Parts: sequence; C-alpha cells; structure tokens
Amino acid sequence: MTCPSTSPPADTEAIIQVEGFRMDFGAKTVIDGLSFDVRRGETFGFLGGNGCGKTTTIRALLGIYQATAGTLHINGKPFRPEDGRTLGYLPEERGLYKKESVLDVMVYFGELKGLSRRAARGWSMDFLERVNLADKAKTRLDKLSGGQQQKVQLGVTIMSKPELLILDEPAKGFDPVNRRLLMDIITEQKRDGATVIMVTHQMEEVEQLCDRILLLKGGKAEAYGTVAEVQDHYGTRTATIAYTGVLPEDASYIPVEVRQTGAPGEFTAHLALTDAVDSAELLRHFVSLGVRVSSFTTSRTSLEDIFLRIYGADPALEGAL
Ligand SMILES: Nc1ncnc2c1ncn2[C@@H]1O[C@H](COP(=O)(O)OP(=O)(O)OP(=O)(O)O)[C@@H](O)[C@H]1O
Repeated sequence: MTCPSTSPPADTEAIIQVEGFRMDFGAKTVIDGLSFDVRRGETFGFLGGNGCGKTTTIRALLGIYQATAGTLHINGKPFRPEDGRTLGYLPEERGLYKKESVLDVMVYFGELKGLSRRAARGWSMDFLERVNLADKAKTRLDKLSGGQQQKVQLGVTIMSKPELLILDEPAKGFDPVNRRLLMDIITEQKRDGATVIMVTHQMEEVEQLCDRILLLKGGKAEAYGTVAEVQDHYGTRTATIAYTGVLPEDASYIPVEVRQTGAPGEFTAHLALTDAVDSAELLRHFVSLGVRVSSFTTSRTSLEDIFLRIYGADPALEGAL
C-alpha cells in the first residue's frame, strides 16, 4: 500500500517544529536529541514501542512537561494554553466529567472552545447520531462503556474544528467498526484542512491515513519520512507476475520463487525488486522481449512487519539499521 497522494509538498510550512528535544526523568533519559517537523495539512504518524516516549513528546510540545533541552514550537512559538482554541487534543488518559450527561459535557466543552450553546448542542447531537450514541445523550458518562466514552471524547476534541489535532492513541478501545468510523472522521478532518498528528499502534491505519511518519526508538528518530520512503528503506518491494514464456535475466530484480502454474510455459514468479527499478518500466521491458504477461502486481513490506523488525530486533535487519 502506498502513501496517499494528498501528501503536502516538502516546502509546505511547518506547523510543529521540534529541534534537539531532550527529556530526562531523574537519571533516565527518555528522549535524546529528537528533531522533526509536522507540515501544515498533513497527517503525521508518531510511532514507536511502548514506553519509548511518544506521549512524553506530545506533553512537552503542549507545555505539560518542561523539556530538559531543545525547542518545541507550534506555529512558530512555544504552546500557550490560550492558543488552545485552535488545537484539539485527545490525551492518552481520558478525562471528562463522568457524573454529567453526555450532552451536557459536550456542550460545556463546546462553549469553552468558543461555540455558542446552541451551536455546541446542535453539533453534538449530529455527532452523537453519527457515532450511534444519540440515545445516550442524556446518560451519565460513567454509565457508558470505555469505547463509547472514547467516542464522546473524540467529539469534544474535534467540535471546534481545530486547525491542529493531536490524537494520542485515538483507536484505543475501539472495535473494528468504530476504528473504521474513526478513520473516516480523521480523513474528513484532514480534507477540511486540519493537520493531524496521531500516536498509534495500528500500522494498517497508518498506511491508509498518514502522509509521513516518525518511528521513535532509543529516544531518537529511527525512521522519518513518507510511509513509502520508510517502507522502501527498511523493507523490500516485490512484484508478482503471471506469464507465459521466459523472463529475461535483469539486474533490476531477483527471482525469489518461480512456479509452473498450468500448461507448459505458464508460470507465476515473485520477484524482489532492486531499489531504483520502476516497476512499470520493468513490465514494459518484459513485454517488449515477448513475454506474455497475464497479471503483474507490486507490493511493499507492510509497516507492521517493518515495526516488528525494528522493535523486535529481527536479525535480518541488524545490518541495515
Ligand atoms: N512523569 C514521569 N515521571 C517519570 N517517568 C516518566 C514520566 N512520564 C513518562 N515517564 C517515563 O518515560 C518513558 C516514556 O513514557 P511515554 O508515556 O512517553 O511512552 P509512550 O511511548 O507514550 O508509551 P505507550 O506506547 O506505552 O503509551 C517511560 O519509561 C515512562 O515510564
């Protein structure tokens, strides 16, 4: 799966800039000289193993933690609480007023973010309808399941149409149907112009949603770039071809497996493509040499496999890191 073509160009202005960020807790260094930016309008995946410092970085960015060293800027300056109206933050720890009704809580936060009571109420009812919670509008929050509370908190986060959304594990506690709904909602936010930074462990969703990603390891950026760039650097590209004839030898691929599939001369082959090869060019080359191709598909190593290799210390990757 490739990176969405909606990725903002490299010269797009940065909305978040982190430079030389270091974070110590006592004698323990959690982040050690981290630098990255998030471009206006992109969806940015902030990834890494448990306890590697993702939430710590978000908290330092929002001034909840004081960085040991480095600069962390939103819109060119350190974040101040009064900038909060243009920011939607879904924290890792969920915390809404649990003894109040769902609608009252949503309207309260809507007004805090500058919406009129009427607008906040109308928006909230539409949102609750959309996420199948309209019948819970008058229910106390602590009577809702974890996933239902999570949906309410997501609503509170996006209600004021913030220009920057920071979502710390937004899919936590969601079943597959609600994860799909969450992805639709994030896609809409992006389409409406929001910049989204999301901490997540759901690699498939990262592949579908994110323009660029950063994988944190050992307090540093282990990988940083578009999804496709990271896949190409840490993984391989494979072509699967069904054909009749003989494939020419070529430096642009290594045949991993070739099987006869039907009548004599009919084969399916898996080819590991070398870095620079243009797969469409390779296909044209085969056809020009008389190979009759009935299907040709390419795929990249999944981010999930790359994550496992990086964080699971797969010996196959040790040389590459
Ligand atoms: N206030 C704190 N005091 C001391 N140590 C802390 C504090 N906050 C975080 N840490 C430590 O910093 C490290 C990074 O924690 P953090 O919550 O940022 O990880 P994370 O990448 O978000 O993990 P997860 O994916 O499990 O949510 C952990 O070892 C954690 O124990």
